[in-house]
Amino acid sequence: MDTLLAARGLLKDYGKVQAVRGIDLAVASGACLGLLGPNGAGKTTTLEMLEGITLPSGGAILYRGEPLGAGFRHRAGIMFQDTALPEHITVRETLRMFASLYPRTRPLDELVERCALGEYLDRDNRRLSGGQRQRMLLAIALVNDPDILFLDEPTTGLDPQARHNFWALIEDVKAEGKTVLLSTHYMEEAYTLCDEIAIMDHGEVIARGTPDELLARHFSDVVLQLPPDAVPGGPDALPLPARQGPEGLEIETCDVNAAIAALLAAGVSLSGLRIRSRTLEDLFLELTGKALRA
Ligand SMILES: Nc1ncnc2c1ncn2[C@@H]1O[C@H](COP(=O)(O)OP(=O)(O)OP(=O)(O)O)[C@@H](O)[C@H]1O
Repeated sequence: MDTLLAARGLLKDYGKVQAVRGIDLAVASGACLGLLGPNGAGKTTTLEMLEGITLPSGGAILYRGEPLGAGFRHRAGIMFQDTALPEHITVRETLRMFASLYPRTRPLDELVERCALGEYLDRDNRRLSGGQRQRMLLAIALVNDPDILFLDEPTTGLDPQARHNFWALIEDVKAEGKTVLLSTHYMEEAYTLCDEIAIMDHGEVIARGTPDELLARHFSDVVLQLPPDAVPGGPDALPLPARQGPEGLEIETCDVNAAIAALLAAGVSLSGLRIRSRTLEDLFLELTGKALRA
């Protein structure tokens, strides 16, 4: 597939802070690329350079093989991390206002339906819930019918249901063939939406690939989980190396039969035992020694 947007050796320094330290990225037309990483990894700075709103300290960005030009803003839709919506005006008035900024726009009725805003058109922006607000910001980002959509942590702060609803909207946007760049620190979000993931830490891309490729490349084992209170003595009382995970005692093993036999032989109760596959969260922990979410 054609590369729509590419970055080579992208750098950004803020004084002594090296926010982005020379990253290469290529986003295929129609694909969704996720930048996954903890707070301060450099995701927003990278997105802002790719959006053309922050000047890189070094490196190059090409859109359809050409440097970003003045016309790029008409081809891009941006949902910033913290956008203040204008107050004392309604959803309808806000959408009309943003539409007036572009020569080519998407029909507003269709946008309203797409982003499930029909019930709120006459509501003041101040009265929108978190999920409604994010849908409104998505509608604004889509108002110019962009080819490429940038979403900077679009579901941070939403409850799980609102987050899942938002993901469904992004799936629809992807189904239209639009290219999406997304930053997130939710590994489930990246796993659900992204065709390819770049894991960032300290301004660098430390791993890149499809979610399944990344997991297959780094792990051949599974994790046995025992409830937190299954073993009174904690991980040290088990016959196998184990650690205290967020949801209980965790044992990593490539041989489930042998691990279970060893636990039974040691008299460990297996009630409540679960077996889970490795996740991007595990991968991040493995690569950096720290959890993705602080
Ligand atoms: N305008 C700025 N001036 C100085 N330092 C900045 C500026 N913007 C970002 N930084 C620093 O650059 C680094 C990367 O920040 P950035 O916001 O890109 O990370 P992030 O991965 O998007 O984090 P978050 O998940 O919290 O949004 C951080 O150390 C941050 O403090």
